[in-house]
Amino acid sequence: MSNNYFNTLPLREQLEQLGKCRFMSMDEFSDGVEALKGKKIVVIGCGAQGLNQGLNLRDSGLDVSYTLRAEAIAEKRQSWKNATENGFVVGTYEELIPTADVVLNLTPDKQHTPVVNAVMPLMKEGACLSYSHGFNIVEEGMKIREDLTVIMVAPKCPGSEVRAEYVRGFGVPTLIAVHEDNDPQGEGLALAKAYAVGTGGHKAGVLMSSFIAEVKSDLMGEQTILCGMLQTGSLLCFDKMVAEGIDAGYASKLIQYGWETITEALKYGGVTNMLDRLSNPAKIKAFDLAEEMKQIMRPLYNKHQDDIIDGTFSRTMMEDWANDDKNLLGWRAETAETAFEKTPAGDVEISEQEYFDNGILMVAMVKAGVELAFETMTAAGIIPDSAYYESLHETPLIANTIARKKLYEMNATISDTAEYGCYLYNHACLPLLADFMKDIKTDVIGKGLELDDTGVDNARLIEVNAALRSHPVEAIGAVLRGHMADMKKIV
Ligand SMILES: NC(=O)C1=CN([C@@H]2O[C@H](COP(=O)(O)OP(=O)(O)OC[C@H]3O[C@@H](n4cnc5c(N)ncnc54)[C@H](OP(=O)(O)O)[C@@H]3O)[C@@H](O)[C@H]2O)C=CC1
Ligand SMILES: CC(=O)[C@](C)(O)C(=O)O
Ligand SMILES: [Mg+2]
Ligand SMILES: [Mg+2]
Repeated sequence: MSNNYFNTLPLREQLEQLGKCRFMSMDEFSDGVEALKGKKIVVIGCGAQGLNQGLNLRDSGLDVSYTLRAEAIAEKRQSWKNATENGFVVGTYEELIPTADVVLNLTPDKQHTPVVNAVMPLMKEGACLSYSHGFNIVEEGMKIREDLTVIMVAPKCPGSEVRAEYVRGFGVPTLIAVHEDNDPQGEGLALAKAYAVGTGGHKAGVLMSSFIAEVKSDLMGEQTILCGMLQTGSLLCFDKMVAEGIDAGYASKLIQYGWETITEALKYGGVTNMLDRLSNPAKIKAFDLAEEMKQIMRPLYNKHQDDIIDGTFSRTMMEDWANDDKNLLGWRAETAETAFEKTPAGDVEISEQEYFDNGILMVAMVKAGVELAFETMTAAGIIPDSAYYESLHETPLIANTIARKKLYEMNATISDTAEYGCYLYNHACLPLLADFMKDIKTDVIGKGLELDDTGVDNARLIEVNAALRSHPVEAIGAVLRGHMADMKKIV
């Protein structure tokens, strides 16, 4: 049985770890990848993060090879193809782990306990074990051999985007941490910094965090706004449009590409800019809808955060792992059968502006979800910088995956913990919004307001604009987007 590490800590220590978060300045990365130069990096697993991080690290001049479980090599599975077709050396644990200076564990979190138990005895004295998510250490209380250094380098985005941004000459925001119980030589931070440089993360912003702050914020973001809200929103908006007589192909397209289009505005200028893309009456409408949804959904966001903090979420998910993923697989099959998933996007032209004008409810859902996730995380002690990355910043990156192949693609690209949490949220949120959806008509989803007169009350517009601009997610967003723009200019 696993032990929740977080729950063993005294409150004082829990609060300190949750609040660990420091935005690192560019000059802290002046040593580049030096600390990893000439070291042998062996990646376990070659999936979403494994392949893409490995490609970036190799292009940064580092020595990268892959180790896979024996069956994956014997059966030439996709992970074997990913590595060999990209020219990497692939070997078994016995062949490669004893030679490694740094082992990157990029297998699914569900597998971490058996994987780490298998590789740990093979690791060199004094080597380093790295994770891209703190689940195994924090939620399962995995104990690592005392001579080993344990670090975390967690890109705040899907693996595909880790590579895409690097190829564009940039990177994605990344959280790094050193597990304080395992830093015998005091070299953890230098290794984590060099690794973040190798993936390109330092060009987008690196937060010096803790395993605990990463886990408790990552799980919250992915199950609520990032994946859960987009799934629930897709299903509700599609069914409503079809019920109201909108062409199903049009409805399917408006949603599949709509999230990506409207959250592009979010990426550039936050919630304020996303709502500024609407006409004045539509903006006020979106604002009111979002306020109403925030009130309805707040208890659900609180429940998700509470269950994540006290370990209820990880315990119940691990029960499902032990039960052959019965819930996960059932929910996955159910998602595949939804009308939205099964209806291909129609061959209709939708202009960029039309996605906003006819998707007022979608804009409102994104606003409500981003703000609720941010408010809930910060109320639980997560620092605003981290909460911003896990809510507003990452939403467009997840929306991109839906544009590629709908909910299937999103759920296939994200991690196993994210997929489980997404369905969990969706199941609770659909009935919660049922009454609210009864009053929804095509003026806010599908057709737009179609007003002859777009006049609004001055006082009300001033009030709405002020509320939008003064939300705390906008304040930290302006600062962090400013850093990103500055760094983009440097590279
Ligand atoms: N998905 C994402 O975008 C993100 C993931 N992360 C974190 O990155 C880590 C990796 O997740 P992700 O990239 O989604 O994982 P994937 O599911 O995409 O990849 C898993 C890889 O691990 C291998 N694998 C699976 N089971 C085992 C096992 N029992 N033993 C050995 N190898 C195994 C698979 O190969 P095969 O089955 O062929 O053996 C595959 O190559 C996780 O900690 C996750 O939280 C962090 C940020 C985002
Ligand atoms: C993509 C990402 O950052 C997630 C959502 O945390 C994940 O896939 O686990
Ligand atoms: Mg994440
Ligand atoms: Mg995650």
